[in-house]
Amino acid sequence: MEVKSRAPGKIILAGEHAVVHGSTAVASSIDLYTYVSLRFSTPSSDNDESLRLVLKDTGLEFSWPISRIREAFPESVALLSSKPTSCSVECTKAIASLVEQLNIPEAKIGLASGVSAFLWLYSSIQGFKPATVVVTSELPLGSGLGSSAALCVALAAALLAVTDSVSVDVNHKGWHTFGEKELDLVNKWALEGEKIIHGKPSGIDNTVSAYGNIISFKSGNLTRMKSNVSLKMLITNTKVGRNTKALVAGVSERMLRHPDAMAFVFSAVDSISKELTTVLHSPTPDELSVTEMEEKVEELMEMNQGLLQSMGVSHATIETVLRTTLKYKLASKLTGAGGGGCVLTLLPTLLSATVVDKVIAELESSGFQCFIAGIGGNGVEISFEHSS
Ligand SMILES: Nc1ncnc2c1ncn2[C@@H]1O[C@H](COP(=O)(O)OP(=O)(O)OP(=O)(O)O)[C@@H](O)[C@H]1O
Ligand SMILES: C[C@@](O)(CCO)CC(=O)[O-]
Ligand SMILES: [Mg+2]
Repeated sequence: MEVKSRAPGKIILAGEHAVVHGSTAVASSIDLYTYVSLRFSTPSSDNDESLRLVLKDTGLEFSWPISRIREAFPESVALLSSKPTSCSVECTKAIASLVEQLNIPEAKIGLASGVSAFLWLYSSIQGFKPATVVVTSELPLGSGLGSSAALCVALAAALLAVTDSVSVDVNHKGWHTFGEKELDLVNKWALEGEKIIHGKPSGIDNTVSAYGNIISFKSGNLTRMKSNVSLKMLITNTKVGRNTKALVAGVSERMLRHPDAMAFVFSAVDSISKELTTVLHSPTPDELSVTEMEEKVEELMEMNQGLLQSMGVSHATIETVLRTTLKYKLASKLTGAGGGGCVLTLLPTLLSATVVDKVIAELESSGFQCFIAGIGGNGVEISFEHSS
């Protein structure tokens, strides 16, 4: 049997970085997914005594003899599936040595953290069973669209789906969602994976990937929003690579240097996210109020972007996107950790298709990549394939 899972990426409409320091943030899932396939080895298959990880997006494959995994982790690690647990200092060292031996090329060294998260989730949830795990993604990696969280959520879902800790119907055909209790467990394990990749995640990325839709999030508590509005967002990928862990650490250092000023910045972001939550909740019966709502969202996005600049997480390419879209009177803000990565631009309902085409053409002529993703869809899903 093959277990498949898919978990969506996300955009943050307001509140990134400040959410790590306790402010409210608002995020939405997008219809771009990371897929995980899990197949246990059968005694007759070639790799029956190893754990294989195939990362299709980067063209890399890794394999560990199960005996090496057993040596690295205490037996007790394999009994954790129902108890999401943080990787201990000893396990972190053991994982680092397993990953070092892979000799990942320098240009792809960012993958080391994703592989480490995989090793922790796999051994804690499935123990020491030989298997092949294949990962593919429609998301650009390390670009602010939550690729790390989608990876952790999809891994946790596929790994948990075949344990006694969750009850799922393996005979169900096609993609289906988990129950609430199961989703909660998937989300908690995914956060443990994110801790390995991000250092200090707020948990918003894995939560929106697990539950889907639009969520308002503060200090680990989520409010699921039944939004009455459909926002259309242009996503521009500056293609400048960045690393969320380093950017989050940079904001924390700035906070230590200027605690009073940064407290005001975080508090202003909190107010913006709360206001956005209210705006997205209000009923919008006619075209006029849709326009008014969009104008409010635009203004809140602009204010949030200014505060992100003061946190030090903008980038020259992000500023180029802001200047370009402003020429067409469109509001933009970075999304995710910033420092490059992706920028959101609200496309108002009444904006003509000609203007949309023009702004996209101008952004693409600067070397950026533009796309429009559907927002607010389902969270993580699983599917079982039985070989005939
Ligand atoms: N499909 C994938 N294959 C392999 N590794 C992945 C994949 N998706 C994510 N990763 C891991 O996650 C890392 C990127 O995580 P990072 O948090 O820096 O960016 P992001 O999650 O895309 O953006 P943000 O956190 O701002 O939303 C990669 O370097 C890699 O270690
Ligand atoms: C930058 C950050 O706020 C969002 C990354 O998508 C980090 C986090 O919340 O974990
Ligand atoms: Mg991330």
